[in-house]
Amino acid sequence: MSVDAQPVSELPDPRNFGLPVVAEDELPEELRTLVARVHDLVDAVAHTEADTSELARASAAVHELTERLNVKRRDVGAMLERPRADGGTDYQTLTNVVSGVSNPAAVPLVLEETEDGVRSEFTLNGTYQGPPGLVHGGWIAALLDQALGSASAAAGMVGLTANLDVNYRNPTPLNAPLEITARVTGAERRKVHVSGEIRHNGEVTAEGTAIMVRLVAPS
Ligand SMILES: CCCCCCCCCCCCCCCC(=O)SCCNC(=O)CCNC(=O)[C@H](O)C(C)(C)COP(=O)(O)OP(=O)(O)OC[C@H]1O[C@@H](n2cnc3c(N)ncnc32)[C@H](O)[C@@H]1OP(=O)(O)O
Repeated sequence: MSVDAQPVSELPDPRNFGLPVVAEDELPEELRTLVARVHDLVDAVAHTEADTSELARASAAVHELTERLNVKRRDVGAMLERPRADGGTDYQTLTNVVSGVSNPAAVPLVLEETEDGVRSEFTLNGTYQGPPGLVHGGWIAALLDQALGSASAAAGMVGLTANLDVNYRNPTPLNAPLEITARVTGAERRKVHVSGEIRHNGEVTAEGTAIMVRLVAPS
């Protein structure tokens, strides 16, 4: 099996797929701050033991805020465009649930390119809980899927996940530093084979492999 990678600068332009594109410098700092605060709000709501009158006040305030923000909504599928250090262009789904910069539900997972793939350090708060004190297995799969897809994209091969296999080797703790790594291991025709791991204190807690099928731009 050989890796047939293209330069990253040849990533498909989302406009060719009919997707709206937002330049990174057009994204207001105020939106980033709002996203971070709502991210913290979700954790606060999940864990609050405030009294009923406080809960009622908070509920009314959040309802009012939701109505205000819904007055002007972005299209589903909007992509964020950012320049790369090497002169190319990077794209990311703005509201991606794992890593989207405008999604308060996102981790957010900020993946950096390494010599052989992508890597990130991150911590998951109680919002991502499955078993008591541990990260939900579905979110572990989502994190791996995102890293595996990003490793494929970083190698110039953007695709959709056709198959994802996850092995849970050890419990993944909440509120503790975690590391995720992923890389391309091979490619044939439109199939890209990728593998990755999540580690805590250097020990693998979960590992995954996937087949990404490369996107073909509409002609
Ligand atoms: C717009 C761009 C801007 C840039 C943007 C940058 C963003 C950069 C970061 C991205 C990071 C995202 C990370 C999250 C990634 C997801 O979450 S993707 C969402 C979940 N996945 C899906 O929704 C996919 C749903 N499935 C499908 O749409 C279609 O089945 C697929 C996967 C596109 C394949 O369909 P197809 O195009 O018709 O391909 P097909 O000809 O059937 O198969 C092609 C090859 O793949 C193989 N194959 C197909 N399915 C399978 C399978 N399940 N198992 C094994 N092999 C399979 C076939 O056997 C065939 O192999 P060969 O014959 O070449 O040996």
